[in-house]
Amino acid sequence: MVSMPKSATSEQRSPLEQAKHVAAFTAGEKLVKPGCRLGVGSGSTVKYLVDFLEGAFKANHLPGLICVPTSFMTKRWLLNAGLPVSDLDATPELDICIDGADEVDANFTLIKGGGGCLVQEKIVQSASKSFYVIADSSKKSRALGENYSSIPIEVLPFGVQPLLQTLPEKFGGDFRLRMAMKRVGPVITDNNCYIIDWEFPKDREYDWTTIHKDLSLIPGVVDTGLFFNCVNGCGENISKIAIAGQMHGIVFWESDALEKGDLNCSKLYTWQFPKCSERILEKLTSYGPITVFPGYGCATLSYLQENRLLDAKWNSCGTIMDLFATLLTRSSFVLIGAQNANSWGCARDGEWTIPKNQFSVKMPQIVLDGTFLTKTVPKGSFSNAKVLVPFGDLQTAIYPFIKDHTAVLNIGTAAQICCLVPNDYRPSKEFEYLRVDPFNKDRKLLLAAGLNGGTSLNTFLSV
Ligand SMILES: O=C[C@H](O)[C@H](O)[C@H](O)COP(=O)(O)O
Repeated sequence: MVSMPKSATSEQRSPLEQAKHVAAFTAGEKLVKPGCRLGVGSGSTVKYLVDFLEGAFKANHLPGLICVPTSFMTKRWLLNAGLPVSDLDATPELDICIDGADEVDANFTLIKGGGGCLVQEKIVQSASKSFYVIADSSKKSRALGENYSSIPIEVLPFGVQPLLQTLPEKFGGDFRLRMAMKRVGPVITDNNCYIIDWEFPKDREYDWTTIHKDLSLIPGVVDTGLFFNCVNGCGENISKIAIAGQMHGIVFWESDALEKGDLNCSKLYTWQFPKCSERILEKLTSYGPITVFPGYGCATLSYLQENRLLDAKWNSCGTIMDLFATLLTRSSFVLIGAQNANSWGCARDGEWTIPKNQFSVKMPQIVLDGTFLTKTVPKGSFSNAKVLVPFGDLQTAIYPFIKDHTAVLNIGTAAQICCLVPNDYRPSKEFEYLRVDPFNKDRKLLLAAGLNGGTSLNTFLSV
C-alpha cells in the first residue's frame, strides 16, 4: 500500500472525488509494475493516478517506470511529480495505458475528449499492449448518451465551417463548435485543432464502430472521442464478494458442467417444500443434535432420493447461495458455511452427523463462516475477486456492518444488496433509486432492495 502525497485527504474529498481516487489507486496498485512502460491518460481521474505513481516511485516500488503522457497537462503533472517522462519517439511500444473516460457503456465502448484530449490519447492507447480505464460509477451506463450527451470530434480548423453545415444532415442531432471559457474563440487542442461536440439523437440505437468509421472518413475530421478495446473489468473496485440468503433450502447440480459454466441443475427446493415422511424425519433427528423438519435440506434430499426424483447427473448439492458462489468461481468442489449446514438439520461442530454415503450426491464440505472459496472469479467485471463461502440470512444482517467495503448479496425471497457508506454519501443521479438509511454516527446504510433471487443472480452473473 502506498500513501498518497499532496492532494486532499479522504476526509476532505467529496464522494465523487473519493471514487476517482479509489479507481485510480486500485488500478495503479493492480496494474503498474516495476519497469512498466506506461501510457498516462488525461483528466481529473488520471491526476489521482499520477499521485499514486508519485508515491510509489518515491518509495522505490516502481524502479524502471517510464511514463508517456497523452497531453500537455499530464506531462506537466508527471514532471512536477518527479516521474520519468518519455514520448512515443523514444518509447514507441508501451506495456499498458491507463486513462479516464466521460462515459463507459455496457460493451466497454467509451466517450472521451470531454477535457479536449482524444487524438493523442488514442495514439498512446494504440501503442500500448493493453488499455485500462479508470472511472467512477457515474460514468457507467448501459448505452452511450445516458450520462454524457455528446461525442467530441477533433477537427482541423481549416474545414470547420463546411463540417458544421454538412454533419447534421448526415448524422442528425446538433454539432457545436466547443468555445473556450477564458478566451474569446474556440477551444484549441494540444494538436492546434478544434473540437466539435455532436449532441446525438437519443431515440435510436447506434453501431458505434460504424459511426466512428464514417466520421473518420470525412475530410477535416482528425478523430472521434469514441474509444474501443478497453480491457473489461480492470477498473472495478470489487475484490471480495459476500453472498447470503435464505437457509434450509437445497438445490442439485452437475459439477463438471458447472465448472465449464453450464448450469445443469434442479429447481430450488426451499424451506417451504412440504414433502417428507415422519419416518425419514425421525431417522434424521435421531442422528442429532437438531430436530429435523420438512423443508430442511437433509429432509428434502432424503425424500427425493427415496422417491428416485434426483437426476443421475446431479452429483453436487448446496444452498442456492452455494450454487451461485460455485458458479461464479467455476468450482467443482462445494464448501458450505457452518450456519447453512446446520440449517439442513444434520450437522454439528463442522461435521455432518448422518452416516457417510447415506446420499447419492456428494455432501458439501462444512467450513467456518468467513472462509473464502479456493477459486476466485475467473472473468467479467469482478474477475479475480475472492468469494466468501455463503452466509445464511442471519449473518447477512451483521457481516457488512463489521467489514468495511463489503456488500452482501442476499438471495432470499426479497433479496437486498447493502453496504455501509460514509455519512455524507449521496447516490449519483443514475443511482437515485437506492435508499440511504441511517446507521450510526459515522456511517449510513446504502440499500438496493426489491430484487428477487433470480434477478439478482442473473444481473450479477451478466456483469
Ligand atoms: O478529454 C479528456 C479525457 O478524455 C478524459 O480522460 C475524460 O474527459 C475524463 O476526464 P475526468 O477524469 O476528468 O472525468
